[in-house]
Amino acid sequence: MTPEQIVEQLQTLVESDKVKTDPESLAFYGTDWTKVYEPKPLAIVFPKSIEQVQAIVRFANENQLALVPSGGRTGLSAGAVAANGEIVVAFDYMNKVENFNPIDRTVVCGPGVITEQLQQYAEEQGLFYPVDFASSGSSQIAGNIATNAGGIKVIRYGMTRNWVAGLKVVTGTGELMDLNKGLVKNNTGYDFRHLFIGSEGTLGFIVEATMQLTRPPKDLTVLVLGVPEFSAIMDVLKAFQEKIDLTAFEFFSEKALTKVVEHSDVQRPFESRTDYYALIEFECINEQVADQAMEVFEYCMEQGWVEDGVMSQSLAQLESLWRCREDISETIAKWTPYKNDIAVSVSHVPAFLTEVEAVVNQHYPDFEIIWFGHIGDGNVHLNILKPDNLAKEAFFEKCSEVSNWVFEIVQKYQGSVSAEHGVGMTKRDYLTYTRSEEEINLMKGIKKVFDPNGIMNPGKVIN
Ligand SMILES: O=C(O)CC[C@@H](O)C(=O)O
Ligand SMILES: [Zn+2]
Repeated sequence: MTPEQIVEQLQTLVESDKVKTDPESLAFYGTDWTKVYEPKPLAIVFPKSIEQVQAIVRFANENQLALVPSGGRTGLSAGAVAANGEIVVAFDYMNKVENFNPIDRTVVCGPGVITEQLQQYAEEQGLFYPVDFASSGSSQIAGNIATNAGGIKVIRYGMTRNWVAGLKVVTGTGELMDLNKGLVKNNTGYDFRHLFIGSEGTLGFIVEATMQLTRPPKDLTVLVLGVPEFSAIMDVLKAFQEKIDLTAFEFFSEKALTKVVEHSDVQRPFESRTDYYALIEFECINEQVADQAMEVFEYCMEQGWVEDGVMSQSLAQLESLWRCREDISETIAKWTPYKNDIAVSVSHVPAFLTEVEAVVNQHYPDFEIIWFGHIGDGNVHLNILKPDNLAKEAFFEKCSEVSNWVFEIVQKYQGSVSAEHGVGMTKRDYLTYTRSEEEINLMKGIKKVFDPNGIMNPGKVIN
């Protein structure tokens, strides 16, 4: 079949103006935030119903055409990149939030529902959707589920997986499966829902999700503490966790904060500077909790773990303190950074970070390393800024060496080469550092069951 014939056929499966082949659409929908690969999709198709998705998949299956799902394309592992003439299936028009059930506290979402849209909907019902991250304004719910997105509240609420009560999926052969149907208890053998969560579109498309909501947090309060020695952050974490239920425990380095402050209207949390900062959030529901937080803060100061700190006194202050952390990724994007998202167990983070710094500094002393992340989960984001005098290609070549060193250290600590950003294409060839050969073979076997012709997001996660 020629590309023209494929496009003609697609136009019969969805509304004819819902197939796009203009260069702007191909470039826009063919890539994500990784920006490493050149987008080269054949066409972008926008289904409006589950039946249309099934028709597209059946057509692709019969003609051995590769499909790539497209959500908000905010991913950082190239899971939604179409660089090989694939057909991109974009879910922008399947974006309804409906069937709210106040007793079950569930709501049914189309795949293209924006995370923030779900958060706002929950708020209107007096409830809360707790998975949150800086890209909530553009990421879509099916993308979040397909990548099991994490974010800034995982320490309390877990990953996206915890909030999926039911899933409708279209498999690689076009079959529709209705998984778990919103049940809380359902011990009837293998839970396929969980196979699709985090499968990054390699088994099928998520076409509807029943999401669980919860009660909103009360009186959130944020503390930002200046921590001169990185390893003391772990002592601070332990001291707070012993006394208070936290909703977030994040960290960032002075280098990260400097960039944010210099390139935005964000204010420093306080005047004094330390090499690292911890951002701690909790529900300050009564005076007792506030007193306890102050006690732990003072204890950390006495121990010499913390040098300075501030506690939010208003919602506006809470939001501006959060921006010190949340604005980092977007702010440093202009330096075309090398990015890595890794996890080791919480207790191993200091040793891990020291080893990574040492190896990068030894080989490339002029590389500026920016650390930040969800340290309460053992999840750190390593970013290295491209020096001005180095071309992008040369920089990324050097950085592929860095990846090898970093992943060897990850393996030594039995960590994960992808904590929350998924595998996509950028981590695929490093999967063996975290998963055994047997596991990867089983993954391939599972893919064959759901996608026998290998049309669903080929080349992502596994080969
Ligand atoms: O840009 C990054 O490296 C991380 C992005 C995101 O996961 C965050 O936590 O801000
Ligand atoms: Zn993150």
